[in-house]
Amino acid sequence: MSEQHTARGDNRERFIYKDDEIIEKPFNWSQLGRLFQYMKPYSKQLLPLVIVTMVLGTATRLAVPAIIIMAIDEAISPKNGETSLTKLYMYAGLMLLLYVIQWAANTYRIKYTSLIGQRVIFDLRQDLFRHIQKLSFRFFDKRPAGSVLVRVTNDVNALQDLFTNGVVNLLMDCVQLIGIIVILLLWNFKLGAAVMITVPLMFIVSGALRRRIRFAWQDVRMKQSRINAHLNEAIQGMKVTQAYTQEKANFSFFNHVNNTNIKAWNKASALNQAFGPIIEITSAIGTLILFWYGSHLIQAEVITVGVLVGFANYVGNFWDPINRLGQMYAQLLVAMASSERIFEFIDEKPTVVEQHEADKLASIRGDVKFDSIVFEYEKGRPALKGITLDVKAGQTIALVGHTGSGKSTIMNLLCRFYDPVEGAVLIDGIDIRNVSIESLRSQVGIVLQDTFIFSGSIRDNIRYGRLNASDDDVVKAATAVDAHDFIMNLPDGYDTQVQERGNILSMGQRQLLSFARALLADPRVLILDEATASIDTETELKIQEALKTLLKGRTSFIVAHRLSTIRNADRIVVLDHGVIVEQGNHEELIRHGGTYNGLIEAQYRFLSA
Ligand SMILES: Nc1ncnc2c1ncn2[C@@H]1O[C@H](COP(=O)(O)OP(=O)(O)OP(=O)(O)O)[C@@H](O)[C@H]1O
Repeated sequence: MSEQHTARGDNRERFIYKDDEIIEKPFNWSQLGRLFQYMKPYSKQLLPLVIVTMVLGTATRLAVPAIIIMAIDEAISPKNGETSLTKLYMYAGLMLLLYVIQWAANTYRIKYTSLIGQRVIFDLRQDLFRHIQKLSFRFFDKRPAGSVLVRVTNDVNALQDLFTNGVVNLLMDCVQLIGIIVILLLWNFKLGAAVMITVPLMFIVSGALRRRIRFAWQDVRMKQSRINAHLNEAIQGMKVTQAYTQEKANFSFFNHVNNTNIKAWNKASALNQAFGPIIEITSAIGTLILFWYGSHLIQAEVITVGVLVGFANYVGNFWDPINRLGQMYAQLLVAMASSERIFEFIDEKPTVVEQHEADKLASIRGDVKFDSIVFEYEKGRPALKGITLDVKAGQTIALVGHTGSGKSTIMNLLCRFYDPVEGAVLIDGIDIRNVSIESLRSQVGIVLQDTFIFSGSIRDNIRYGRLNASDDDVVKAATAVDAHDFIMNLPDGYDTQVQERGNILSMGQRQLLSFARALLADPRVLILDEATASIDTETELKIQEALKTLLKGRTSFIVAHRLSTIRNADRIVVLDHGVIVEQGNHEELIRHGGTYNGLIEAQYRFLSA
């Protein structure tokens, strides 16, 4: 189920967030099993150590009350009346020894469980990231980047506690509980049963509460996800926000999502706290029963004082793990909700899939054919309605048309970011669905309008096109597109560090850099989404020259905005609402006097206005 969130009555209405899916499944054991599969690789190495230390720790803890009983019944107040200091020292020494073993076992257990926990989290994060990289554009179309981020960070972190301490503490508490139950029932069945009669009652009373806690923690996760999604968007759009002085409105919305998160957290936490009193009351009733019934049994000489004291000790130890389990229930729920969200991503199948044992696309010549392509992003809203286009190797094709006419969509299909609903894209006569995606994309280069610059040096950014390129090749590529001079003028030349998105570079410089990157990659087919931003004439000329170098000898598709680029193209393809309405070279289309002629006239009118 998904929920549309709109705050009403104020500026918040401008922001509409589509919430992450609420996962309504109840506590899911198969999920837990799947999670534990991640421990498998370490089970041989580390698990035996964890089990040994866990058993030692629990056994020594359970042995202490038994020694107290023996100390009372045999050394302090024995039946024959002869108190024995020697025996008392012996039992005290034994207890000391048990405490030392317990301490050592706990220390090592924590060490080993943290090791396993860290490795499991590492593996899970790797798996998730590897998988996310495989997912198709359709997946990212549906989700705000913030919500993807949350799953790799927060959701994986939420499992960290579970794996480092939670699981072993849970096991230890369960073993301790079972141990105590067995000891009490064996020692004196009637007294043991009387004390524990309150346990099932407690479970019945807390049943409804547990259900509410589960939903409350899911709600917390969703609210956090919303904060992250908003933060991500707000930071990315910061310039626009500041330019339109929308900081107040933006803050007001952040305040709103932040508040709802706190409220959800407080609610979940309060529900969680409600466990405490339930357990305390049950524990008090159990203790009352113990002393009331226990003193009867002492009077009837069925049990000794030592046994009653020992029972009291065990019963004290009995409620501790139950209380902890109650607290852990919340942690477990958070972990379950997170793991469901993580597995939901891991289970997401890429929509663009490689055929089983798909062949590698051999070195291509560069003939490209779009054969009766129909495509829709959303069912029932076709973006391309039957595109047929035959391009010979080495030709330059300019795609023009009004905004939203389908130019970028054609390019997306050629890179196989999406698959067509009908028809096929062929390179050298081979349907691109029949070859491996890597072999296809390594031969089809793409230069996007919004050039992405990664954090790192200028050199690394150019080398992103071909990671094994030598420094010399990088300089050659930069020189060929006339980027060398401006790079040498930067503080550290090719080693100048640029931040994510390349803030220190101008639009034109970023474009030249992306040309150098594409040239280095040297693809046979090149797709270029020309930047629309107006730049000075000198840079424009530089870019045109660089473009000539870049296009030489390759099949090129240019989503063209500049007149000079369009004029030089071998063929111009004019799109309108997902259909090719005209094609030919500049002169032919001008003579034809159709849509293209209209676009050009409009551009001249605009320029001379
Ligand atoms: N990810 C998407 N999800 C849903 N619809 C989309 C998506 N991307 C594009 N569209 C729709 O598909 C149609 C074609 O879009 P496309 O991006 O191909 O146009 P374009 O010609 O490249 O436009 P522009 O010149 O503005 O970049 C448009 O109606 C657009 O709204």
